[in-house]
Amino acid sequence: MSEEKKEEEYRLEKDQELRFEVEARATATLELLDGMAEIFGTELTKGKKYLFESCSKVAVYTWHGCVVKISFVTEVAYIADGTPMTVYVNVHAALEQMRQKADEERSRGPRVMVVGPTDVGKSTLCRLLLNYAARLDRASVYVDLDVGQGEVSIPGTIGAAVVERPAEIKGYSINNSLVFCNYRCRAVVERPAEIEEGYSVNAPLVFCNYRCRAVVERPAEIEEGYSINAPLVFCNYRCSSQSKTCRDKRQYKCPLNYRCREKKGYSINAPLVFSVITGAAVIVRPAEIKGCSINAPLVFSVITGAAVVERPAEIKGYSINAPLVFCAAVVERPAEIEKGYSINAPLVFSVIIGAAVVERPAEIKGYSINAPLVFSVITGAAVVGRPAEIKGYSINAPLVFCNYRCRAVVERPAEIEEGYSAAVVERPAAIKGYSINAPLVFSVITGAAVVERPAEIEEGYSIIAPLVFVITGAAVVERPAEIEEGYSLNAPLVFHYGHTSPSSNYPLFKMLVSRMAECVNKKTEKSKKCNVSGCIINTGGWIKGAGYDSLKHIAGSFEVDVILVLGQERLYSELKRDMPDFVNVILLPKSGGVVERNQHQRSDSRDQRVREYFYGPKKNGDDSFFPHPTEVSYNDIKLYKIGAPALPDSMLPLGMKKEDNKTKLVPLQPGTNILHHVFSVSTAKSIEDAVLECNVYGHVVISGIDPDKQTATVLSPSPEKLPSSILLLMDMQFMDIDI
Ligand SMILES: Nc1ncnc2c1ncn2[C@@H]1O[C@H](COP(=O)(O)OP(=O)(O)OP(=O)(O)O)[C@@H](O)[C@H]1O
Repeated sequence: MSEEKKEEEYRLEKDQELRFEVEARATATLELLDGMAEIFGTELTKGKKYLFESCSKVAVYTWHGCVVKISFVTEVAYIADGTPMTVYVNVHAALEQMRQKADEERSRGPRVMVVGPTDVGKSTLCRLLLNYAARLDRASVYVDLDVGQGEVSIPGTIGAAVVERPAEIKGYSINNSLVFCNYRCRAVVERPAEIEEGYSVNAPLVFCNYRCRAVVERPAEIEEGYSINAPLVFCNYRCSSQSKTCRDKRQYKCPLNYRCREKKGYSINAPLVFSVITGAAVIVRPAEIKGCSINAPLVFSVITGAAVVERPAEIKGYSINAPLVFCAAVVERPAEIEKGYSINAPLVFSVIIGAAVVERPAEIKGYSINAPLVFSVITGAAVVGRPAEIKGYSINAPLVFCNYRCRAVVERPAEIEEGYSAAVVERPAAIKGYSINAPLVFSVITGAAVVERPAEIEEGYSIIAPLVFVITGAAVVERPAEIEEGYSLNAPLVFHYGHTSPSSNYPLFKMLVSRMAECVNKKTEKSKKCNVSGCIINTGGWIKGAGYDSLKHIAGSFEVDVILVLGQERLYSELKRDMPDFVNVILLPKSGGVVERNQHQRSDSRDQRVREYFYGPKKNGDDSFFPHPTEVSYNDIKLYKIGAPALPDSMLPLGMKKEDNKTKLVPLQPGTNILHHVFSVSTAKSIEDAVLECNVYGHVVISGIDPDKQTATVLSPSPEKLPSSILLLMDMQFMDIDI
């Protein structure tokens, strides 16, 4: 975009909302200058710049007043007074009361279904409720049944994920979220959800996987100064900043070494993220850094603990700041910049400081600590939160975090002289079968432990690369959705549907809804936290005729007890009439900010989602991932579509109904008819399995065929061999013009 960006400051009074849309092929940068604000339930960090990509539609809301600056080329930006946020937060408060009651009575938390016509803000309300719940340390199951614009995976699928962390604004992963498709699905590729057992949590990104393997396969390169136990993160991090390098070396050799070598003097047991976890790093290999004195993570805990004390939550018990961390560190042992850092706290600390320095030039003693990289990653909410302003430091750290560390401090201080933290050894996490080799914080992250000892937990979780977890937003653990990228999701459970409207194959849609409800029940039976936290179910805008019938089917399958109807009284009164008495049907106003999209825009947004699945969200204008084209023999893949053409009644075999055809598996021959179609990679081992009821590893595109060689070119998010040979056709197509 050649047009110059202009900068504008907006002062918002309490309960006002700044709404803006980013033009096509443009970006906008948002910065909170003063006060507190949130975007769809995720709080903004003061001084941090958030980049919004083309066509983003954003609402910055403030409960207390704030000043924000936007640099953009924009068509629309205005401050709105009348928002339904108070109503929405009251809904949240009511749901929270139900969760508390469920907690006390050991019963099930609220199952909430959000319904309404298209473009009334259903997904946004789900996000808000999930974020607010996550900020209260809940772990709600997000079930996304909107096959047209779903958020858990690409369009044409239905998915569910546990949201334990508020969506980040950008940056963690990371999981996110709505990064999500990409990450999650790739994660899924290597280790699909184990439906019977509950979810299989892999580590959402391919990256994670890489890292994971890295840990095992590619230990430190000491000569170079780096000891990389978890290159992944590292790789990821650098990758994203040097995507060109990545592209040149498409197959994973990428930037890892190359980049690592650039900086000597660090001993990094686990890159960035690692630092966050710190515990592991310390344990595995004490820092050998020039000038770094790394004691133990606990200091961290102490610090964060204090934070909690000092600044208790203002919003429903949240204390989103842990200002002391930095203060304490700085006070007790200021950084020795010439030598490198001298740090009393874990690596995280150093990372944090480093990042801070990068992001926001020092205000005190040369440091300006904003929401350090890692920190943000881990704390997520913190970043969002309310930057502490103590002694000039602006620090964010979510409450949960503080708590964890707090407890750690109390229960088991680090025994530095003895080596590292007996804690690690002596205090395996006692969380439902998790065996965690690291301090509590660690357990939150659930990670590095895995590096050394992959967990196989009773709960059915398989935790591979905790680190990733951290980096990736740890959606699974405790983080609300990301603002720019969406949710941070760990190994969502995704089912193939194949179309972008439920009406295209209603019998299949119904079947999948029932199957998803079964899986969610299994998950909540196994996890008390999820059970108490309840479910938030997003639906599509199909509400008339069979669409209305589908809403009743969803409500029945999930046994919902609350239905939130957005913006349509007729639907409200119909549901009120038809639902059993114990179901609370509530009519909510639609926000005036919700943007209506025409068919063309909807289709663009779907294409965008698919592209994002393969290339990841844009970071500073660059793709964060790239897909891998591989050639596979026709013999190694079995292609199917779901649904055979309808037969006249007279030709139906005895006992068969017309609808049965709709859920039939029809084999396909490779040919031009399948070119550029997206396929779901089923977890079914053979067609004797109930293929339709199996979830999917992820998605690939058949981007070319060679009838002479009898091979197809498959574009996949992972360079690995396809995890399964059964591929299911989707309506969606994707032309990879970047390859
Ligand atoms: N208060 C707001 N201000 C500005 N934009 C908003 C606001 N609320 C929602 N939006 C934007 O409006 C668009 C539509 O909202 P959303 O996706 O939540 O609607 P929906 O009802 O779920 O749509 P669908 O028909 O796909 O189900 C989204 O891009 C969202 O970011």
